[in-house]
Amino acid sequence: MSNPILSVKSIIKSFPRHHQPAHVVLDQISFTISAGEVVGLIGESGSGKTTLARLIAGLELPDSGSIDWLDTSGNIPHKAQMIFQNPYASLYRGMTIREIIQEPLVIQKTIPKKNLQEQAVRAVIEQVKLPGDKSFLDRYPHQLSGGQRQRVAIARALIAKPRLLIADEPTSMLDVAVQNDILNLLVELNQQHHLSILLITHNLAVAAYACSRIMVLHEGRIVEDDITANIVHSPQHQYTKRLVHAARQNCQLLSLHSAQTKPSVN
Ligand SMILES: Nc1ncnc2c1ncn2[C@@H]1O[C@H](COP(=O)(O)OP(=O)(O)OP(=O)(O)O)[C@@H](O)[C@H]1O
Repeated sequence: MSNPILSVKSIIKSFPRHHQPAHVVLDQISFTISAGEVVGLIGESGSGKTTLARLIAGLELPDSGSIDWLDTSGNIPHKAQMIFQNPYASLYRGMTIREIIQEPLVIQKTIPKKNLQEQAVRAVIEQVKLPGDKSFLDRYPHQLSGGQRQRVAIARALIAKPRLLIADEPTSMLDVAVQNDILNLLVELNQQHHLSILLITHNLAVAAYACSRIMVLHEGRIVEDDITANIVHSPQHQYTKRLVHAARQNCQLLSLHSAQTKPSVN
């Protein structure tokens, strides 16, 4: 694999429970992510996807195992940045769009000069395809649509120049039409800016669309980790087979429905 940036080795993570043994959420998780990869992490609700993301982002500590950033060139304070599924909750309501996007620079003190901060804001606003005019940047989150808010969240992550963007179910709370736009934006950021992305989803179709490689998390373990074509066309693990089967059935239902509702041509 070319130029790995992140190495996760033998991670175990558990949470304590009242009067019961600790709940082992992640058990012996190991993988690497290379520069410029878009890797999908797929698994059912409660399988530990967000916990794994929080460990990589440094928001939680593992019980054991290691998370290492490789080949670090330069002093990059935040190696991973996360965006969350709910853009309504993840943006602070009392701050303008400009303040929200600038915040990582203010916290990190990487660009102290105000005019350079403004330049950096405009650069990332352009990358996420939002209007860069003053009236937009002076708005508050409640004045934006769900898709625009998610773009702001992505811009705020990008301004910190992360080595890895962790997108935790970034489309699942958005309208169907907007979901595709956000997925396409992530794909574009990867292709044009070589951004490495870990895309967390419970939706195989979403992972297959955007990711070159997919890891399948089931009952705390990565049961399959392969290029997307292999996962989709020749799944090995029983759980992956079920996911693929369900996704195919959904597609068939959709095409059956469109065939039935096709207007007759006279
Ligand atoms: N801070 C915590 N304390 C106790 N248990 C936790 C904590 N965080 C997560 N868990 C438990 O760990 C398990 C995995 O949760 P996690 O949120 O990582 O799953 P997930 O795959 O992201 O689920 P979803 O798709 O529903 O977001 C769940 O059973 C959850 O209740």
